[in-house]
Amino acid sequence: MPAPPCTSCHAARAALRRPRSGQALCGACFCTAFEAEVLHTVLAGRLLPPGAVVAVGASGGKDSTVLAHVLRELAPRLGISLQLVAVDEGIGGYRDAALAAVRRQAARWELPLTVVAYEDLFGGWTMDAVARSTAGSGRSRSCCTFCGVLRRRALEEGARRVGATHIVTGHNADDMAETVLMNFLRGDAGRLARGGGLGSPGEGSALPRCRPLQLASQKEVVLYAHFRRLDYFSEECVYAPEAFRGHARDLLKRLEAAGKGRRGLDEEATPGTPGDPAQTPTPKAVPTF
Ligand SMILES: Nc1ncnc2c1ncn2[C@@H]1O[C@H](COP(=O)(O)OP(=O)(O)OP(=O)(O)O)[C@@H](O)[C@H]1O
Repeated sequence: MPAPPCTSCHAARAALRRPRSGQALCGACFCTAFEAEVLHTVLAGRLLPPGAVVAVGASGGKDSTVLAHVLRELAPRLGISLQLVAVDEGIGGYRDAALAAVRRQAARWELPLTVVAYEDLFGGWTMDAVARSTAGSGRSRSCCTFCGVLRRRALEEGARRVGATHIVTGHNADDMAETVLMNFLRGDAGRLARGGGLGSPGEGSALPRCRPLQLASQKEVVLYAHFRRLDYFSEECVYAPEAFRGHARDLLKRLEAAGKGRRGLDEEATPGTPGDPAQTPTPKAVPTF
């Protein structure tokens, strides 16, 4: 059965059905809509004022790649300038390849790139060294917990070095749902109470931070990367399997599948529409008509 016409331009054939709205769009109209939604998030939330020097936390992964690309498209309208800041955590066999992707992006998009390394910032400690020192120690926290704290500080330092006024990261709606669930499961009422906004205004001496993709689903981030033919790094960190976040992600997937089954409204299971909603899309695997 041929794909239906795009419901926006009515000229091209639709290439996807939007997971949330069910709207059938061609790739070009989907990307335009996605960019307009990020613009709306930034403007409505007053996240990045005109004149802002924005440090994009660039990991080489799909989310920060899409974020950098979209903000580069929107920069003239927002009146902002961009700097890519990448943190080298010192994770052998992982970060070097991811940094290579960031370097390619910086060159292709002509954006300045600064790399800051844990080893330089934290007295010679790399994430591999932290992992070795915590292995078998019986500590309940995985090394991802340490890494999260160190990366936050490293990103702040990198942003300051380039004269940034704001920091943005690529967290999407799925990441935020996982964070809420993790805080809930840990009974962390303080974090749950603080975590509702699109970012933090920059308490104390910290720079303001925000997450312009926070309202975009992971599926749509992957679709945007596909239609814009973005080059990104899609392997998981070698330490990710031990992270508590993985449990929250699995639980959310199962809850989502169960919810869709109950409603009997699984629009995405319709033949010829995007893939199984229970699956987090494999990076670069693209559901189309
Ligand atoms: N090494 C890094 N250097 C700079 N920024 C980073 C780095 N790692 C993560 N970030 C920032 O934090 C965000 C969340 O990262 P995290 O690894 O938790 O999630 P992710 O969904 O895998 O993101 P991505 O697809 O962008 O790698 C990223 O989108 C990016 O903006």
